[in-house]
Amino acid sequence: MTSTPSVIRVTCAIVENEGKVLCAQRSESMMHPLKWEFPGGKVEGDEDLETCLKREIKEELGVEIAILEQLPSNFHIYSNLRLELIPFRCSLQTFEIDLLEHSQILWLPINELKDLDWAEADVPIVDYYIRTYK
Ligand SMILES: Nc1nc2c([nH]c(=O)n2[C@H]2C[C@H](O)[C@@H](COP(=O)(O)OP(=O)(O)OP(=O)(O)O)O2)c(=O)[nH]1
Repeated sequence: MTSTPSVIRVTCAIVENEGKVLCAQRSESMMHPLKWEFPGGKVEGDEDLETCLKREIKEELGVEIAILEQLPSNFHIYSNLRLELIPFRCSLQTFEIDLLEHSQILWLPINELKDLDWAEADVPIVDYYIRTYK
């Protein structure tokens, strides 16, 4: 008998600044190496989604964010990992970004987002964001 893995909840930040969006490339040592994503990470214990996202962004980029709006989740399965990816539109409250986990970041205008090689779970979120905010 095979057991169904539980769903991991992951928050991610679509950070907007001066008409551009922050895109982050996963490092070679992470799962999904060199794929592009929105920074964020797994919800721990009973923390709420916004607390999780602010904590992860501080850990990964060293900045404070303001959360503007939650967007629809995307449910995705990577082999044995079931994921709910939960995006939020955000703005920066502090501006000195440190690359603490990612290999690079890019600030892209919305019409260039599709040029990147996104992690599979992000593709529907990128499409939704482009459709809704272009
Ligand atoms: N943060 C983030 N994770 C994503 C995105 N798209 C996507 O498929 N993922 C996947 C990659 C991982 O399987 C999972 C989150 O892992 P993570 O490594 O970023 O989370 P974390 O910081 O909490 O990880 P860790 O403490 O276990 O190292 O979600 C995305 O846009 N942002």
